[in-house]
Amino acid sequence: MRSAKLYRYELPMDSGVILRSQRLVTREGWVVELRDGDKVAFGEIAPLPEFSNETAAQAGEQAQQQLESWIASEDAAFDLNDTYPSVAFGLSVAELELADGLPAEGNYLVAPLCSGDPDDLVEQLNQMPGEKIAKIKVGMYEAVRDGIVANMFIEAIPDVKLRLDANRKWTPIKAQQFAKYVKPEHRAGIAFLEEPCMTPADSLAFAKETGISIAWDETVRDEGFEVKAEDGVVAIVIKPTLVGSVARCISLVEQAHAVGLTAIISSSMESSLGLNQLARLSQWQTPAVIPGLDTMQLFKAQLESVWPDCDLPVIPLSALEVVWQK
Ligand SMILES: O=C(O)CCC(=O)C1=CC=C[C@@H](O)[C@@H]1C(=O)O
Ligand SMILES: [Mg+2]
Repeated sequence: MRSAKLYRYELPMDSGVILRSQRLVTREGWVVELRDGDKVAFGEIAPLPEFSNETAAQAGEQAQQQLESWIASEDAAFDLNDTYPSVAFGLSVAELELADGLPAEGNYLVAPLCSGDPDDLVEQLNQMPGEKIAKIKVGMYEAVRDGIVANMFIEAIPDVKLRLDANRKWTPIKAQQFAKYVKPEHRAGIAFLEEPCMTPADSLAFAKETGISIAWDETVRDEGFEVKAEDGVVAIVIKPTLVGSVARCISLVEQAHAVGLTAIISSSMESSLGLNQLARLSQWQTPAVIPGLDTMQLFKAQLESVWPDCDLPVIPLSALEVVWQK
């Protein structure tokens, strides 16, 4: 016997969280609860403003329609072919969990995300055991400054592997200005630079000219994207909330591995509930890779499940508004 609920959540964010052009004051989304007999499972549906094409309201409405059909059947699976990516991800992860298909163990090693003071990150990396990987946003200030900061990290921590992310902000000239300040012998300290330029073609040319490896993130979501081996490209970033169902994410991981690319499961600023499921997906599908999940620090509260070593207050699902149930 099936039953389901849809909860609505709003979580306060840390004051400094800026998406492409706007401050994100509260994170809004939905949690779906599926029950079948004595089994229960959850999934989070949280379109990310300025990154998702759907709004939270549109996703909530579509989730409700899907749940109506799910409830009406005894054993039919969700039909996620024409759903928004955030809805496809949240429903498919809940469905998988209900079928005991999502292993419990998570990959909680994170690539620390630096959006503030670089000195804090140097300190954190120096204390990090094992592989020293960090993610730094670039493209927000002067390209020259970004080059100097990257160079400084690589000089200060010789075995560091930086993941840089320019989110397509640079013109080819700006990207060159950045590269000029990273000494050629230091370029191997950059694991990859995500989406340096406004177009994939310019990013590929940048990789070829500078010897700095790049990774696709936005490009993975472009119409007609195909996973292939290209000179200078070493990784693809998979953000399930923006990409779609668990099956689609796994297919991307498999295609990446087949052509020798690293696949990195990454957050779209889900709450701790969704983030824990991403850590489990990452451990299951990309166990040897550090995922891009260091986004709990951007929140002021957790939702239902606790993220390891996070002291933020936890809001239980029972405190949320149930907007639909059957
Ligand atoms: O990839 C990571 O390590 C963390 C996630 C992350 O950096 C982002 C998530 C969602 C939106 C953006 O603000 C940002 C990104 O640009 O990739
Ligand atoms: Mg990015």
